[in-house]
Amino acid sequence: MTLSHSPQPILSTDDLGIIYPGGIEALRATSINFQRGEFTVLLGLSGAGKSSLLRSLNHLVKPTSGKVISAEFGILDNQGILRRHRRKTAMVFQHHQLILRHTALQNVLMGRLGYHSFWRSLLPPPKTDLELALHCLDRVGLADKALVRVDQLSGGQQQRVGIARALAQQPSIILADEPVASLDPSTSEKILSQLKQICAEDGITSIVSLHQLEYAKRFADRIIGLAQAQVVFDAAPQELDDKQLKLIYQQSANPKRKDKQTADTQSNSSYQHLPTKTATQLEIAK
Ligand SMILES: Nc1ncnc2c1ncn2[C@@H]1O[C@H](COP(=O)(O)OP(=O)(O)OP(=O)(O)O)[C@@H](O)[C@H]1O
Repeated sequence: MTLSHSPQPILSTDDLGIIYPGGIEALRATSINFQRGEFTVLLGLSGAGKSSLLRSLNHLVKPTSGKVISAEFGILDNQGILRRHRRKTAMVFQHHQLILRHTALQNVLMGRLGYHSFWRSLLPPPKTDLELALHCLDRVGLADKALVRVDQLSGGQQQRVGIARALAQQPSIILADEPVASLDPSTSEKILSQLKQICAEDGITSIVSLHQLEYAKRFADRIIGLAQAQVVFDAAPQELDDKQLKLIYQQSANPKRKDKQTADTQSNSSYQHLPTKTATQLEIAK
């Protein structure tokens, strides 16, 4: 089931564990090698641990045990290494995290902040940063919106500004946490397609959490399926069959993890993107 990978991961986790206050285990002793240039999708039920894993990769969520290791900078165990790793690891969020009253260009320039001292960031941006930010907006098809306030853009355009901001960081890695969860299907496809294409062109490694199975199958080079805080599938999309899907979409027997998943099952939202046959089979299997 495991993919054969070249021995050159760009980022690894070693027995990584996350336990939140209150004792909720979001990730259990997980070791993964993320390969350079790969477009990896994290798939799983709501509450499976996708966001926790993704956010621990730049210590936005601090692991309780184990290590995150950057090939370039080493183990993320001190502020200096973490700062350097974060500068090269851009994030794209579900709700964009843009400053709505600022223009698209101003938001994209935020991607350059990690490259400047606090004092330098108080001054007007260097010309090279302005040119780079405009170029990034151009790549996501929004050059003509550079001077438009972000609150006047559509949800899809806002997410493209979020991607342009990530690109302005000139990252080696992009972590995207449910980047299309708030968008309609047609916009979602365009955004994912654009993200994948740009990452392929620039050799950026992407790790993307998604709820939509069909997008995972279509865009991922590799799918990592999580269930109940553990990796239960790690292979190419072609290897994802109904048996594997059942593993990924199994329910938790742990009462501490139950609430979020039970709510999703009741609304059936976790199955909404599965093919009808598979969703029905999973309902029957419950
Ligand atoms: N800040 C937190 N404090 C306490 N528990 C948390 C926190 N964040 C997440 N959890 C819990 O950790 C577990 C994993 O959550 P996580 O958000 O990583 O899952 P997910 O697969 O990303 O879910 P979703 O798809 O809904 O975002 C869940 O049981 C969740 O309730």
